[in-house]
Amino acid sequence: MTVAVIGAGAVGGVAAAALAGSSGEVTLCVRRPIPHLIVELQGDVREVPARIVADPAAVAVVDWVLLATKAQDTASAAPWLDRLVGPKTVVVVLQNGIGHADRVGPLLRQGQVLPAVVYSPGEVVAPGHVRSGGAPRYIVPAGPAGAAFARLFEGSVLKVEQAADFETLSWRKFLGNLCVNPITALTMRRFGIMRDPEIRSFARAILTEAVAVGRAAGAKLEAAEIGPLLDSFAAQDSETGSSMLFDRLAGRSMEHEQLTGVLVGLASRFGIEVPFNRAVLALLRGLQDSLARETG
Ligand SMILES: NC(=O)C1=CN([C@@H]2O[C@H](COP(=O)(O)OP(=O)(O)OC[C@H]3O[C@@H](n4cnc5c(N)ncnc54)[C@H](OP(=O)(O)O)[C@@H]3O)[C@@H](O)[C@H]2O)C=CC1
Ligand SMILES: CC(C)(CO)C(=O)C(=O)O
Repeated sequence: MTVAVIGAGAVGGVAAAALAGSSGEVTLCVRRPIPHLIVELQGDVREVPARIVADPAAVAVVDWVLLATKAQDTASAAPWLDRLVGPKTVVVVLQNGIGHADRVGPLLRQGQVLPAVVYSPGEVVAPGHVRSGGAPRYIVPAGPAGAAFARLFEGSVLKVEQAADFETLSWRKFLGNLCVNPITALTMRRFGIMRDPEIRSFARAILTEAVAVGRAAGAKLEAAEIGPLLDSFAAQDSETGSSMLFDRLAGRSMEHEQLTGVLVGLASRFGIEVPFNRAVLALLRGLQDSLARETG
């Protein structure tokens, strides 16, 4: 099997490391050249045996493409997709948020999209050096493509689950990202802040709105799952961070439009009031403007 991973960051780096140990040939498609990729994963630190390429002209059609850029960078991956995707290629979207197929489908002339829910906390600690913060796991829709994707990682440290109700599970992951990503980015704090009682109330308000929108969209979510979700964040290592926090710290563009922005858009469509999420979105937009001004 031939695999190309677009984006050698926290998620793409771990995927490549897992695959390089278990599967065939892996190509890493990067926009800024790196001499090598080092991944720290479950106590093991190793250089990933992959071909690293920064020019789309240097790649050809593969069996699998793992798209692991931030959602806001999806369109910039088009030149890679043009070269890598043939009629039988499956493009697995390793991104947070919902509506993966709507985001990536229009960029493809052939092949098919397989959306994935990604549980793979990690951080780029230096260019070309990724530190994974836990046992990586993906969820994909049950079906032939999902089953073939799960086989690709068989025997590796990365577990792939197949779900009949992928929609609900992608909303469940979305809930977490709607609260912990903005809260950590806005406060510049890691997960330890999720133990603060005032922050917990704020997160509950964000999630109560989000559950109502998710249910209107067809996800089988319950208000009763908010408490356990907040407990799970509070129980995590205080030093775990979110991908949005890391983008803020690096002065990069953040994923807020594809997370809170999408939720607020859906709420408007369904006529559901989401004042907490609207406020979060306004703050993140303001923050993004400031970051853009600071970095020129
Ligand atoms: N980090 C985490 O803990 C988790 C993240 N996620 C989600 O996974 C997705 C990926 O996140 P994450 O890995 O953290 O992001 P990172 O920012 O760590 O990595 C994304 C990588 O994509 C690269 N990139 C962007 N555009 C292109 C392009 N056109 N061609 C090639 N490379 C490109 C970036 O390059 P450059 O270095 O130049 O910016 C960067 O190296 C996001 O949707 C995120 O929300 C999900 C679960 C956990
Ligand atoms: C917060 C986390 C690690 C999920 O728990 C995540 O998905 C992200 O950092 O974007």
